[in-house]
Amino acid sequence: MAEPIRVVVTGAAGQIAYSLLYMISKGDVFGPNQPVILHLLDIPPMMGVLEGVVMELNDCAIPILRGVVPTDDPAVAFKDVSAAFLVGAMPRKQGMERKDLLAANVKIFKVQGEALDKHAKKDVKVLVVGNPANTNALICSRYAPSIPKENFTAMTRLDQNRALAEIARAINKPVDSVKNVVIWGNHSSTQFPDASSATVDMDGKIFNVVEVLKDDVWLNTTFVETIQKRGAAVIAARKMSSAMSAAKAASDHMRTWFRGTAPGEYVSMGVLSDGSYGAPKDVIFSFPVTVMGGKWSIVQGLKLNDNAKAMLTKTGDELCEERQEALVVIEA
Ligand SMILES: NC(=O)c1ccc[n+]([C@@H]2O[C@H](COP(=O)([O-])OP(=O)(O)OC[C@H]3O[C@@H](n4cnc5c(N)ncnc54)[C@H](O)[C@@H]3O)[C@@H](O)[C@H]2O)c1
Ligand SMILES: O=C(O)C[C@H](O)C(=O)O
Repeated sequence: MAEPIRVVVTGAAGQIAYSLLYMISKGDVFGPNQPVILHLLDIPPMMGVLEGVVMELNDCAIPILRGVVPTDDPAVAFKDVSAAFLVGAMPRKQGMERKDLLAANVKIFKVQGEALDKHAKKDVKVLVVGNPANTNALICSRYAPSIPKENFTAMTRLDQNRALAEIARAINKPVDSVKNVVIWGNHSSTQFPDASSATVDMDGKIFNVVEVLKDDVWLNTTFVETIQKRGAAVIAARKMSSAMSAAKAASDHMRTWFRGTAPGEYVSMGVLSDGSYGAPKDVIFSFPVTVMGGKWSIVQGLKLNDNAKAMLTKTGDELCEERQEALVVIEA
């Protein structure tokens, strides 16, 4: 069996982590034959709760979980890690937009960027989940100059999973028969969930979702708005933000990054923009990507109509505004 890898989860005493830690421990992310040592970071007042989480992880008796390191010290948490799930941050409440969390959360990602820079492996793969995820990931990468910028990503896989589920329901097919829905831009209500290149496998034959569904009005209106506002709808119902589905998406994101995309398949990840599709440069923008050998590449050549281009401009503008605001908060 392989040597264990060290994996850090921040916000380890919180809601998302409670589901995510089990998924990582049982091999959903790095595979059933890859032992892991989990580093669990939270803040000092949560150390008692974290002790309970450690007890439960031990009580799961999972053979590939080779160690658990609970701590409130970033230097310990980030030491020699190969993968980092940055979950720890304040969640939004009903009536807030995710960017309203910037002032409260962005400094966390400065500190954690510095700690990654000093203590993590130089090829560490970093997934930012804590909101506003795209801008937090940008700030984190800026404070970790010795780690390549492409190793910092933000999570839009939850939006992708929501979109796949919504389309599968609309065409009455299993969710794994639908592929290549794209989430463009920010993990916010300006994101553009785009089904124009999505496909569905029907009895081994591949069809375009748009042609199967034959309902452009629904795809351009209700579908888009449902995905844009799904996080708020969960908060309104649960009085807490999504956790189980967020953990599943984080697990999916990191699994794809470590183990690759299937031929012909792409997934959405918030990655450093190179200006592809007219997106602004130097923001973390969600694009369709393929992954091979642990490296992502933006899928090129997808067609965007005028409406899609306008949607990308709107979400790109929001990311530029968030970047500006984050820099003001950090420098204050
Ligand atoms: N990108 C996405 O799709 C997505 C989906 C769901 C939730 N989120 C975001 O994820 C974050 C966490 O959500 P949750 O439901 O787990 O929240 P939660 O409040 O249940 O848990 C957050 C945990 O983070 C800890 N924490 C706070 N500051 C920390 C720090 N500096 N270092 C380490 N830990 C710290 C808290 O003590 C708490 O235990 C929120 O910002 C939420 O908005 C993102
Ligand atoms: O909506 C939120 O604030 C939580 C999360 O980002 C989500 O999409 O469910």
